[in-house]
Amino acid sequence: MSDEQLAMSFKKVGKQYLNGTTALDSFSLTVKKGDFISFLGPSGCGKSTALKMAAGLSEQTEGEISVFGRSPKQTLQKTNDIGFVFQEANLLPWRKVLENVMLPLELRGGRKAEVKKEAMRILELVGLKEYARAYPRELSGGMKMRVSIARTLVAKPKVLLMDEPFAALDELTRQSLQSELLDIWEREQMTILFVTHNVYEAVYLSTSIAVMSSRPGRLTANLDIDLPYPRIEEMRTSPQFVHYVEQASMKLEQKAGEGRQVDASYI
Ligand SMILES: Nc1ncnc2c1ncn2[C@@H]1O[C@H](COP(=O)(O)OP(=O)(O)OP(=O)(O)O)[C@@H](O)[C@H]1O
Repeated sequence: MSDEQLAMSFKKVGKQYLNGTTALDSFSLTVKKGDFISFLGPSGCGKSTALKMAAGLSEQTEGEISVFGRSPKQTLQKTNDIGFVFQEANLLPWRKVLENVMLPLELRGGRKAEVKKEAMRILELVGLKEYARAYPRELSGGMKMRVSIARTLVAKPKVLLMDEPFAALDELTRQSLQSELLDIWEREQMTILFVTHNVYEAVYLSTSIAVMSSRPGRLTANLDIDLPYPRIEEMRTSPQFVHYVEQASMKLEQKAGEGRQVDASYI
């Protein structure tokens, strides 16, 4: 892969926390621009740790991570290339929806009228234009998550890091947000790293799935999902989709099973 195509790389990355826990060991992964990669692995295998290090929020104790040719820390300090979405929406309750989405651009010192216009554009993208003047407490869980995604997108990150963003949502909301996320990913031409415990979600969204071993986490399989985009609801029951779900589940079980029993919620 040429440097032009490369978005991110983890080279033999290790992470040992101060209490002695080794969360990751020799974790290697290459991410192309425009990839949508899901991380699947047993609980505690270091998925969040890998994402936090890629975001520059935590530093590896071994190996090298590069984001568009810089270290994650440099990327965080000098550019707006990375956006992060957590499991909780973390909205400011005293700010209206629009004001929450405007925040990153306000902090950058943008002009109020332009900031507002751009925040409205993004709110429309996530289907929440009518709720611009509502407070977070007036929204459902799925709507709060859409605001959180909008607030991250407004900063125009090239890479979006998402840590189980839909885990707390009901199945129908989750599925509709998955489709919206794919629309945004295609439209805004981003690269996404997405942590999930849900094999179906990983197959539906991803260009490839990075399967990890139980702690200390390593990459144990890289499963390319060769289904066309746009991914449509009908695909969820197609034989090819089911085949990928089986493959991913099998790889997850094999590796986790070497250490201990697989959590049934993965399958
Ligand atoms: N700040 C920390 N200090 C010490 N140990 C930590 C810290 N953060 C995470 N760990 C440990 O590192 C390991 C990996 O944690 P991490 O949260 O990255 O896993 P995960 O794969 O995201 O888990 P889950 O799927 O349950 O969310 C776990 O054993 C966890 O207890």
